Amino acid sequence: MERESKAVSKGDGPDFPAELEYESGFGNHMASEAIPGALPQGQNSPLVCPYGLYAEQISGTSFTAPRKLNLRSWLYRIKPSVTHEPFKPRVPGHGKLVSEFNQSNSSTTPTQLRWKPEDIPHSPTDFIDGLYTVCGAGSSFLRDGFAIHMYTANKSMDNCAFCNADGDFLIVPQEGRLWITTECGRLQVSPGEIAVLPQGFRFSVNLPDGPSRGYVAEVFGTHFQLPDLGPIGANGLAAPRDFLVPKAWFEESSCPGYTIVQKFGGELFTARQDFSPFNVVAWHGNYVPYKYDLSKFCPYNTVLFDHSDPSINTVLTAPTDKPGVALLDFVIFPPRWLVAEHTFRPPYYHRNCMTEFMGLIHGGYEAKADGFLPGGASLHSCMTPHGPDTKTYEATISRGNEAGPHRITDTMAFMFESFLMPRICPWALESPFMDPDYYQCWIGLKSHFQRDGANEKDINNRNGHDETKIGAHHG
Ligand SMILES: O=C(O)Cc1cc(O)ccc1O
Ligand SMILES: [Fe+2]
Repeated sequence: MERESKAVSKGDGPDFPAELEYESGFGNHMASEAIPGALPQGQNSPLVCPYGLYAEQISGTSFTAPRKLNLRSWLYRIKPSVTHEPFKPRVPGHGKLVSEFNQSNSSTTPTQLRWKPEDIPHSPTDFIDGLYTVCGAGSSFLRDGFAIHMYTANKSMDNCAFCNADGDFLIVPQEGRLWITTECGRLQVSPGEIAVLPQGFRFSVNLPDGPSRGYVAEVFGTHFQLPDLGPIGANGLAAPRDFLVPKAWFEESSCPGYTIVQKFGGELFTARQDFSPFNVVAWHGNYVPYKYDLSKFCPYNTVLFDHSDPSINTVLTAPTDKPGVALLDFVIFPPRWLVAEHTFRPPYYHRNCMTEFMGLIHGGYEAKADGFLPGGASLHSCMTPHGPDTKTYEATISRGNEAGPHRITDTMAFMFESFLMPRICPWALESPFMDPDYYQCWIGLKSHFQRDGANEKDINNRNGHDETKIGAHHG
């Protein structure tokens, strides 16, 4: 049972305690009771549940999914979710959410794209109204695909909850904390942390700090998993125990005119009920919302030479049926030591058969000296060339041979990487925040080619040889 520390009320929205307690672990079967004895013992559906609660199952996979993939939870609640009036199209409609990408709602381009951070609106805008799709591929109707959204908002959701029937949300706040009430309990999520709200869970987002901005990856037809670690071994990267799951928490109040906003095929529908959906007194299962603090990530990387592929920093992956091919990987570029000899340390120039959407939570990004700002974004689609900007390349080369460790600090960039080719929404392409001059950051890259190899010798000789420097460190 959750012990409440003293309640704090910051900004608008209901009180949350100063600090919440959580269950811990990824993919575990968990059980949580806000009132001792509220969970039925030995069965899921007793004729009468403890305290007269209703039993309700929420499934994240088909009933017959293999056991190791099967996700479901049992919620014991004051009234069941079904107690509501019929769904109606939401008026006013939203219009900027897409869950199947086709020629009528999106277009495609292989050009490198970059956006400056969107302004946070002045008019009252909650998480739902502030959410807009940037790009994606596939279809929630066909249960295969992804969408990338962003949000800017300034006010808490009021007397309403959001429910996404299309897919799972992986939310990356960049500015402003999110206090998220879910049917399993409450999560406090700060920039630098992420939250996953799986398909179907009702949740409500409060903004204790007001102005908020962030990114959302949505996956259709699959769920996020921890990546395999291969030769890294049994430990490293994101540890299962650092994933935090809410403890059961409920409110009993009657809430006249409470609205459930259901995202279904990218469209929003509303239904009225007269009670809070956060009325789950106890739950058990392995289908749950969770959060993760990115500073807990234990990076592995180069210790001798060359630049590792970014997959080494995968936090979570939403797999396809093809081994090693992700519908969507969530990868981070955290503060870390760079240790390498005779190596170009920033990201290499490349063309990738996968598509890379990047965001920046704070600080700078190692491949871009200018123009990629916290809250901004970039999109390098499948086989679109990209890499360090001219300034980064020239600065790296002019530093010469860097041996030994260098710590990258004050940074947290991330990438959503997908094997699907994205289509881009018109409002993203026409946005005043899109940077039409992005390509210029590479136009200045000049030829350093010299047939006699003189410049290579010069660069390698500058600052001495790696071996000498390392030798000096170790006597
Ligand atoms: O394009 C990017 O900046 C992301 C990226 C980083 C890296 O270190 C290697 C490859 C890669 O795509
Ligand atoms: Fe890349």
